[in-house]
Amino acid sequence: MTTTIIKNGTIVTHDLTYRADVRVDGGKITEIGANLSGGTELDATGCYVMPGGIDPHTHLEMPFMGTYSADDFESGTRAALAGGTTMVIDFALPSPGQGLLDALQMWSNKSTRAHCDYSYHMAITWWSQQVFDEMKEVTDRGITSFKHFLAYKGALMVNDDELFASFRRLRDLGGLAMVHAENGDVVAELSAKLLADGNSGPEGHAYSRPPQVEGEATNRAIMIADMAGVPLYVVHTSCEDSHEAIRRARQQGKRVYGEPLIQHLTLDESEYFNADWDHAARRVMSPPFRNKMHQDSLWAGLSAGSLSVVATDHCAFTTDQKRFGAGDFTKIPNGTGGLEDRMPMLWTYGVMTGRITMNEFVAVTSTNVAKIFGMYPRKGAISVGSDADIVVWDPAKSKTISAKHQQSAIDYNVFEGKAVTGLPRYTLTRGRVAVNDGAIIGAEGHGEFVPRAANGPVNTALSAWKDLTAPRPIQRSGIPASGV
Ligand SMILES: NC(=O)NCCC(=O)O
Ligand SMILES: [Zn+2]
Ligand SMILES: [Zn+2]
Repeated sequence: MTTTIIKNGTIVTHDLTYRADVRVDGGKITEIGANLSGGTELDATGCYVMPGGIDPHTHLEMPFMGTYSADDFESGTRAALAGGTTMVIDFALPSPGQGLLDALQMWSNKSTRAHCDYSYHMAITWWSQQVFDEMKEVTDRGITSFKHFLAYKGALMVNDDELFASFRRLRDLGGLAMVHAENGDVVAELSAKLLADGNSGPEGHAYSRPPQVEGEATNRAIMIADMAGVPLYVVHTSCEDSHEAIRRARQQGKRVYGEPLIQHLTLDESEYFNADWDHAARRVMSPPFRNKMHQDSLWAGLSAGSLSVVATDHCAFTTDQKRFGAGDFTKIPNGTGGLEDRMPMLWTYGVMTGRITMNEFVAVTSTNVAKIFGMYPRKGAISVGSDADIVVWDPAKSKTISAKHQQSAIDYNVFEGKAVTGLPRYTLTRGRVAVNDGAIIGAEGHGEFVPRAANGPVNTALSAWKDLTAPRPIQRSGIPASGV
């Protein structure tokens, strides 16, 4: 069994900052204390020793809009490790009519190449007795979060009756409901009108998905989750309209989580007005980038705690793939990359500017993810017994982001030219050193599936409250005779 000692660093967790060494044996953290010795030493002088990042929102090798996203589990998890992320949660996406277990098998075949640990969310893209039945088996296998698309009409979108049925099923299974919140009917109408009026360029994509369509769908999903009595996680929260709905719900005691992306926090809508078609099309994603007011709202949500997690929605397409939409923005594959850049970008634009603390950085990139998705403290923690998914973070190390040096398979980077300070000196995945001072030492297939628990404390509390406050018939001494 290999023993590694991380020496002379400062441990930063979601709630503590302190000096200590960390011993790693057999992929687990086995001791935390002063002056540890007796193994291969990694020098963390001047560095922060933090739980490795967990990206809860990726689409690796995903069939979408007539093609496949270009990063698979090999290049995607290699990119993750390079940026200090040690686990991803990808989406198993049944095509309409396909069984959930069948889709799960397809994703399990793809993920055998992963360099770091992974899990899946299941997507509910259609509704039937088979889907209802298979949700139980999926949950029993440790896949306890289920995503629903309120957008992509005619493809992945589900209607409100299907959403309600699925949310009720999830309440009974102790799962977590997730939504992509955009009103797909309105987006479809706006897109058709824009195209008819000659708006065919990538900027048409942004015009077709204004913040209002996201705000409406977020409010609707929150209401339906509340009626069903299930916790709700809103993916890629991009604007104040959606954040406001989440903030209000949380203040009312509802169990709702919001997930901004690093792209929405740091890139704005002006990208779509670039005169270069490729530049604009490469940044087409749903929801689109917003203006500075919305960005400020997202940053405020992270420091106030009304938004819980920062993800990437990594769904990378090459320039050639983006060109499928030349002449019709609705055919540009939706999605951008970010796996390698999430942690350095958030550190640079969040911690270094004082928008969030180091501990909040750990919370939103790792610990909150582990807690919300039922795998804490195995993941998301620097504590004895936890998996040794660790990033030794050098706050003095800097680089300029460039596609030339990235791990991702695509030919550009939406953060191209951004100077970042704060990078991994070492990244450990279950004790294995995968990044050593900038050198990536990948091990294809090292990654393992991480099953997650259902019926967490939030489910239990919410169900108890819903049972206590459920409508009940009033007991009366008698019923009056009918008036007819
Ligand atoms: N976000 C995006 O544009 N592409 C990935 C699929 C999704 O999450 O909606
Ligand atoms: Zn989405
Ligand atoms: Zn997504």
